[in-house]
Amino acid sequence: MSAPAGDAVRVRVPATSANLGPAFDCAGLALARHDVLEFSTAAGGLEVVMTGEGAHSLPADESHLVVRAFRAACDRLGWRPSGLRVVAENTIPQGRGMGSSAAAVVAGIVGAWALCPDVEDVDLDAALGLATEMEGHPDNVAPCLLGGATLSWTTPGGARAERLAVHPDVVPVVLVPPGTLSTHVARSLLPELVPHADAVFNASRAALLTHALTTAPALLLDATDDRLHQRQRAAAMPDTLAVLERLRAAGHAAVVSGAGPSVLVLARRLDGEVGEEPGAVRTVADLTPQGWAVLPLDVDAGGAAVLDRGVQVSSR
Ligand SMILES: Nc1ncnc2c1ncn2[C@@H]1O[C@H](COP(=O)(O)OP(=O)(O)OP(=O)(O)O)[C@@H](O)[C@H]1O
Ligand SMILES: N[C@@H](CCO)C(=O)O
Repeated sequence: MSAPAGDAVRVRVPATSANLGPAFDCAGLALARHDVLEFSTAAGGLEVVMTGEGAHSLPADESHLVVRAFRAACDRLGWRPSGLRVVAENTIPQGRGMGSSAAAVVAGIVGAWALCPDVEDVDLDAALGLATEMEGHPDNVAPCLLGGATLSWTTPGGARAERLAVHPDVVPVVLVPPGTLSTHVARSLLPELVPHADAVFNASRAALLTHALTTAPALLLDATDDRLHQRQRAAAMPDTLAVLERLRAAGHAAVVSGAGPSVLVLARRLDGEVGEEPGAVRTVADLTPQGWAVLPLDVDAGGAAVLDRGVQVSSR
């Protein structure tokens, strides 16, 4: 297979917040903040052009995560373009717990599928499987690919995911501190074994989370409690844990977003409340330290999309 030089596709991928408290490595939520990437074939070589987040710190060669994912997907498809140009407009903060690496991986995979000649649609199951292999766990890549809230799990046959319909009263707010924390470092802080009572605690909260998120948002404070990973990582992000505890003591369903250091609050629109900014968002902002960004973000319902072909990727 070959594609003429100059063929191009534009791909948009959402930020995601993983874990949602107790559902470590399995629940995630897509958020309306996006990276947009254009992939085009060229006569030869590799060119990577970036603006926005990471433009001055990320590599612009074969080690770039988007390029690595694109190449891995091409290998699965049995295709390699003679040359490749990638133009990335990045708005997802990196190393902050907002799924930037998952977005980069999904963008590369979807870009390869969309650009590959003679391939009609993105194979979502194959894309989820490959993205999970690259990311190491499915909880960010699933909502990034499918949109909305997802539950994901792994089987001997590969990763699987299902979407949940998020209750319309749920208003996600991400609080982003100035510093970063790599997922790799955050994962190294987790103990190998956990007490049985803590496992039971998290199982009950993770089960409740699906009900609270879809049907009964008033239960979100209880449903987002965790004993498996947040406090265990406190030494790497003490300010995050302090903000989280302050918000939870005030009744807000606050969790560490992904591996941190951002905080995700699943705020609620109260009965009869209308308008752009629910009161809970203002209260959350008042409890947030200076220097942190307060980002009320809609749920991204669609997930990864190929923009210039007008095809919604997550259409299953
Ligand atoms: N848009 C991007 N393009 C290329 N590489 C990226 C991009 N975004 C992130 N990365 C790579 O991923 C790293 C950040 O990944 P990491 O898993 O530590 O954090 P995160 O994905 O932002 O947070 P989390 O996984 O907790 O949600 C960056 O340092 C960079 O190497
Ligand atoms: N479940 C992952 C999400 C971050 O990639 C973690 O908390 O380590």
